[in-house]
Amino acid sequence: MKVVKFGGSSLASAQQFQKVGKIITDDSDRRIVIVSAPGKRYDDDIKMTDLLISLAKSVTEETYNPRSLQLVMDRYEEIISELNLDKSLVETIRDGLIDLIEEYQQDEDRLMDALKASGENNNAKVMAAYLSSLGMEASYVSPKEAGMVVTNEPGNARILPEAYEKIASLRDREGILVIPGFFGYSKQGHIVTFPRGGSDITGSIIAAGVEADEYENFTDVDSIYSVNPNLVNNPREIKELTYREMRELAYSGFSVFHDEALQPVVSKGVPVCVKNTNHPEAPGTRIVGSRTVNGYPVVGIASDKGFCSINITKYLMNREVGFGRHLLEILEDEHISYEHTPSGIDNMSVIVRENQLENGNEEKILQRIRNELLVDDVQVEKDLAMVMVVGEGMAKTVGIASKATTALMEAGINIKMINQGSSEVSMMFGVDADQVDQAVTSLYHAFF
Ligand SMILES: Nc1ncnc2c1ncn2[C@@H]1O[C@H](COP(=O)(O)OP(=O)(O)O)[C@@H](O)[C@H]1O
Ligand SMILES: N[C@@H](CC(=O)OP(=O)(O)O)C(=O)O
Repeated sequence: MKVVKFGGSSLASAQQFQKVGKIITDDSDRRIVIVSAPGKRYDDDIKMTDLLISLAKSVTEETYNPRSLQLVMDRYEEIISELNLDKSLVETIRDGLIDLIEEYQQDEDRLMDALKASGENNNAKVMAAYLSSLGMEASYVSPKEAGMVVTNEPGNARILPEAYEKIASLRDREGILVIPGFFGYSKQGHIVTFPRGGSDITGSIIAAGVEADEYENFTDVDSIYSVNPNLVNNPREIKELTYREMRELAYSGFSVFHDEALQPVVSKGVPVCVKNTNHPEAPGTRIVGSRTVNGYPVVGIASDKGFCSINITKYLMNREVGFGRHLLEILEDEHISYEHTPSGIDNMSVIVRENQLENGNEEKILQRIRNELLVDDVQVEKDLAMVMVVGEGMAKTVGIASKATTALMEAGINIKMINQGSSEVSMMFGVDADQVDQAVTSLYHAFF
């Protein structure tokens, strides 16, 4: 049995639905289908999820007018009418959205989650109707019925371990099951969404729960490439990746697969295959537990912006028992998660996502560091980007760091920090955000 996830780009129009219908018909193992909300039809189109976010904001900010709802409805109306599906589905979707707005209008966070989730929820209903119209035995299964029990934090759901028992029973159901991605239900009965891009996470959880033979993730590229294809023309296609390589690359900017979607499949050893809805004959990229390293020690180079570094200096820091713990405790108190902590004898840096220091908490944190840790200096360095060089073959290859730093030097890029984890599957370089694309391109050409 295969669990198959279709991303927003695969479901952006009636024409895309038809490609999906064919893909499902072509392989009888494709029994559980996870859908995203309709994505972009062209470059400056707006994703359904973003239309729904605007709709939710308009209700909370009391600027709501029926036009914002109609923008959402236009997308479904177009798909439903071009697929010749029963028009009553349009009214069911509209009534459902109006009910959600009425039910949650006093609760900003829950309204946002309920409307965001409706993008995938309604699309799953349309997909089930479409597959049935093709003569398949297909049914819509809500995440509640599927057993997707999650934590209760709006926009940041995590699956609860007990969910897996109920999910496993989906194996015994007849026909094709169409499940909306991107959200689950908390024990308190609320709709809770995963972070953006989270339909990949739903697919992975369901694939692990039913112990699928494969989790196929359909998107709009033939494979995962060694570098973001928007930065380099014709980049190298990756045939096979390990879970940990993918986790590092996804975390660092390969948006094609969500980094939080690795853990569930890893736990059950379900292989993932990333494939193209527009070209399903292409073999795609397989993500598996282990692979033979052939030729290239590095498999991919990824980058992400939006970081800053809290740089702390204190003479004899190395002798001070508990310094690091106390520093991280301050961040914990202020609800800040950190990404990396490169350190020296008398200095330590903590890299955090810049958006966490918004809303005036930056000065408060710096004051606490000064007062409680009596540091010599503390500064925040902003507009940083992280570049990650990843590959299972790196650990056994001499000279990776030298090759990377030479490439960056030749491109005139100032390296702000270097970090290599103990697994040696990745090496990270901190650079100025405005030099990051150049850094990635020069590293790509050095390694491939
Ligand atoms: N290394 C990479 N390989 C392939 N695609 C990548 C990579 N890095 C970023 N991408 C981008 O990811 C996109 C697919 O992800 P996404 O837009 O989330 O698709 P979907 O709509 O299927 O969920 C590609 O179109 C491409 O622009
Ligand atoms: N629709 C949601 C969830 C998702 O996974 O979408 P996509 O498959 O288009 O990345 C979002 O835009 O975040």
